[in-house]
Amino acid sequence: MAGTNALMTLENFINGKFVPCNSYIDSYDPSTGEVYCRVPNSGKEEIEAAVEAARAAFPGWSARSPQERSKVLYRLADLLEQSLEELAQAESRDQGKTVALARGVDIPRAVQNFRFFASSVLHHTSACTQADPAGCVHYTVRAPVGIAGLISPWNLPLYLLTWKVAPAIAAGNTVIAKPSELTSVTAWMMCKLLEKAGVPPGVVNIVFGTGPRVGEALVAHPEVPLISFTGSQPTAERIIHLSAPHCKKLSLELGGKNPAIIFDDANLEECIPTTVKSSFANQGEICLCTSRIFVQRSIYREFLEKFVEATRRWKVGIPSDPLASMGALISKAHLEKVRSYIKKARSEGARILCGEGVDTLSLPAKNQGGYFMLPTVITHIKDESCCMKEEIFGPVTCVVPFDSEEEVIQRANSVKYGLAATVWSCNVGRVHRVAKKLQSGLVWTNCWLIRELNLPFGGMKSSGVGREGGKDSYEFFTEVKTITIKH
Ligand SMILES: NC(=O)C1=CN([C@@H]2O[C@H](COP(=O)(O)OP(=O)(O)OC[C@H]3O[C@@H](n4cnc5c(N)ncnc54)[C@H](O)[C@@H]3O)[C@@H](O)[C@H]2O)C=CC1
Ligand SMILES: N/C(=C\C=C\C(=O)O)C(=O)O
Repeated sequence: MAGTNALMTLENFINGKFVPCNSYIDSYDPSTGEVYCRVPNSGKEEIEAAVEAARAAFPGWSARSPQERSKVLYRLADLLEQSLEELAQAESRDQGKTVALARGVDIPRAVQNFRFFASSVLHHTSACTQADPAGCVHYTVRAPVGIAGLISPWNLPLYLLTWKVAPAIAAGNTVIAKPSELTSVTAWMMCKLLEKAGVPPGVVNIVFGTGPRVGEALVAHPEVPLISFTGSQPTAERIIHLSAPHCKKLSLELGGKNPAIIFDDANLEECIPTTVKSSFANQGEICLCTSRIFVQRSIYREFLEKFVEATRRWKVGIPSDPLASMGALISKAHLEKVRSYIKKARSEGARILCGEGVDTLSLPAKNQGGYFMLPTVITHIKDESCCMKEEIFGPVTCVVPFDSEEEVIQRANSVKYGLAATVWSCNVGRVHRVAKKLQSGLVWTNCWLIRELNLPFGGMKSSGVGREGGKDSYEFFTEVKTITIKH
């Protein structure tokens, strides 16, 4: 880091060294709206340097045994854990989320990502078939793909970056990662730990900058055969287009318009606080957040009353406030976009029961320019409204009634996305039936966001291509070869 006008200035990390850049982008503290950091505005030149480093490091790293690589990942996890508080403070400042969330979820999960893949890489087996009449044995071997291009978003910065870096390097690839230009700080902090963890130069390269400039240079590079991306659907389309001439391997984890389906036998004591959390956690900026709540008509009024009451208790505050459940949204542009959906709903005749435009938010003077808004509940809205169809990615949720099981399944499935759903009912048969019929890569019943890293994670329809998780990540980050031996 070079000190300039008291602004923190990040540098790219290429071939084991911090490297300054010719130009920089301002990065804002979402809780004040002030510039506090400068992020390299990298481009093709930096990608070329990173590719050269990753190419040179690949033979040595890929030749190591999974056991040797695993030890390095465990060491990195320990080092991240030792820096937990510092990383949590930094993540909160950079992203706007509460320190409590970063401390309790984001950073521990980044640590867990390295530990999980350090362990799981030791336990993969390959297939073998004996073909007696042909006098053959067939078996498969897997090898790392090469240089992995990893592009991550701003909502869960270190959590989602490490969800890609850990399995990629565990499998023997070298990587070039590009975090979001809006939230680059914790990735840069992690770079400082790599050497001590024993990650050889060139195995992990992190290049900062914008999507159209450095992101596209990475995606289009012919020597990067694989791209793992988490972010928006329009960006995914661009990535598919740019990688098509090279037939790259793609893993695309995209957005959602996630339904919660609440039947009249649901345990509301558990359902209401969990659905408030699933709607508004991390300011509603998680692809898994609930944004369409379907409630069976007989309990609709009771649910709504209790849900609005619980939403009003979901405190918005400055990120360091230990009592705050929600901090600031990521950017001014994003705040305006989220607000525009509420305005649209209002113009369509929908009712805003609490939050934006209804309740008052009080903030300290120094945070008046921050990107805060109250969690907002919308009702009397049609399924065809853009608020019920498009990903808002903010603290806004719509609540509507339904009558029958068949009807709600059809309505829940009526959007282009298919990422995560929740189903609330005490009827075991119904829970299984509904879960099976939902077009959704993940279905949580009577809970939300309980993660099992070993199992497939990802969405259907416009929510993505491919799955990540223990075996799925291993298969994505390796190429399989079938070998036949005639004996
Ligand atoms: N996980 C998710 O589902 C996420 C969804 N979103 C959705 O996307 C909307 C827009 O947010 P953005 O930050 O603009 O998301 P985005 O999809 O543009 O950004 C995600 C990452 O992709 C990079 N990127 C952008 N354009 C690129 C390009 N042409 N080539 C290569 N990389 C590129 C960005 O720099 C960032 O690192 C949000 O309002 C939200 O609805 C955003 C972030 C995460
Ligand atoms: N991919 C996202 C969230 C993942 C959460 C998890 O793996 O537990 C996202 O919000 O983009």
